Amino acid sequence: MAKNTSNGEHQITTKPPPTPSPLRNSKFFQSNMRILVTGGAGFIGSHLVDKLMENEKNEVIVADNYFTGSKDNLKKWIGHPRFELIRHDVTEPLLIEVDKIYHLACPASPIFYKHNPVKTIKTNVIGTLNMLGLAKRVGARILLTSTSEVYGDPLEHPQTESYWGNVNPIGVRSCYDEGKRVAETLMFDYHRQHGIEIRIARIFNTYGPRMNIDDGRVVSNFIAQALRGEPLTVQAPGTQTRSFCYVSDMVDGLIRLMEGENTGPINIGNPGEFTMLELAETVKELINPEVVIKMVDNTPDDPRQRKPDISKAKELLGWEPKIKLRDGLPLMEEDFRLRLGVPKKK
Ligand SMILES: NC(=O)c1ccc[n+]([C@@H]2O[C@H](COP(=O)([O-])OP(=O)(O)OC[C@H]3O[C@@H](n4cnc5c(N)ncnc54)[C@H](O)[C@@H]3O)[C@@H](O)[C@H]2O)c1
Ligand SMILES: O=C(O)[C@H]1O[C@H](OP(=O)(O)OP(=O)(O)OC[C@H]2O[C@@H](n3ccc(=O)[nH]c3=O)[C@H](O)[C@@H]2O)[C@H](O)[C@@H](O)[C@@H]1O
Repeated sequence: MAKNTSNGEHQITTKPPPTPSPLRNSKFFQSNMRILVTGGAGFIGSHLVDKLMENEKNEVIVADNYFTGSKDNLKKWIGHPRFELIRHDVTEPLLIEVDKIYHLACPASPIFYKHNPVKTIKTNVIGTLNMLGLAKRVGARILLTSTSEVYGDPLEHPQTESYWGNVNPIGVRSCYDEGKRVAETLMFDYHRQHGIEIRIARIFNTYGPRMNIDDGRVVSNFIAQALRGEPLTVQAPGTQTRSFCYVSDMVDGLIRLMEGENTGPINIGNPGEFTMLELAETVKELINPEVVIKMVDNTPDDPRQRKPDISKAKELLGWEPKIKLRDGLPLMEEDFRLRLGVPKKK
């Protein structure tokens, strides 16, 4: 809502949030918290569902089109009375009644988001519009999983939330980077214009069990390659850096953000920074010292460095990651061994 103040300045104020169903205000109406997780059949989404389901007061509804996710990730919840799974594409409207929305639906690995870039940008833009429309109708709080890719190839290091980024608007990664930037814009416009309660997490590279084995992201690639005895493919020059967060830390950060009072955007990631060569050396040492490291071509617009400044998450959410890369990699190795059928040598 725009207002003119007495000194003539144009001031933006935020509308109060819309009210949910009148029934929910009745003292005779008791019900669980109904939580929608879009993209809940994917890697982070399914771990988030596990955590939310631990609370007996939560009912969890997953909406997923299974593009990169799978029912397998949720098999322990299928049939549970507090759980519901809907095959749904977020580019179509979804008419349900919920109290909170974790909006994760979007392919995250570069090989998948570049596979059908038009669909990726539709998912980010139309999908987020649809979920905001749902939030507006039912008065739900909505959390968007944005990304460190909104900083593009960052010229500021480490990245703070106030940095506006260095993003190529017409490159092969733009469907994802710019898509998420528009999604963040939509979130704030719905917040200011319609009073929707929003939360934005800027997630930095997250890894852990249940990542697709042929996901294409670097940690899953190196672990699968090490277990198959194949060369670890470091994309040139290998000096580019990333900061890797274990999935249970990520889920904890997302829930704290949803439950707290801050809209964000807030960086959620592990500030431990590694070059891709260092990551390959670590995987080799921990999992298979016999494999070789092979330099291969890189893809366009690969960010050269990335490390979150997490001061805001520490201060506003009381959150910081607990699991170091060296402790998280063996947990992921265990899961990949099971799925690939490669037992550990005695
Ligand atoms: N894992 C990371 O390192 C990372 C980093 C930054 C941001 N994120 C964000 O976190 C979210 C989850 O990432 P992830 O790593 O679990 O990826 P993922 O690919 O495992 O999960 C994404 C899920 O969304 C579903 N999906 C995709 N398009 C959809 C659509 N149009 N309608 C409904 N469902 C759809 C997929 O089937 C999948 O289950 C994504 O929004 C991603 O952008 C992840
Ligand atoms: O954290 C984020 O915000 C984003 O990170 C990822 O992007 P990216 O960091 O490029 O992810 P990877 O594909 O895992 O690549 C990381 C680095 O490893 C390198 N790499 C990748 C794969 C490989 O086999 N070898 C290799 O050296 C890439 O060149 C890149 O420099 C994905 O885009 C999203 O999951 C997420 O939104």
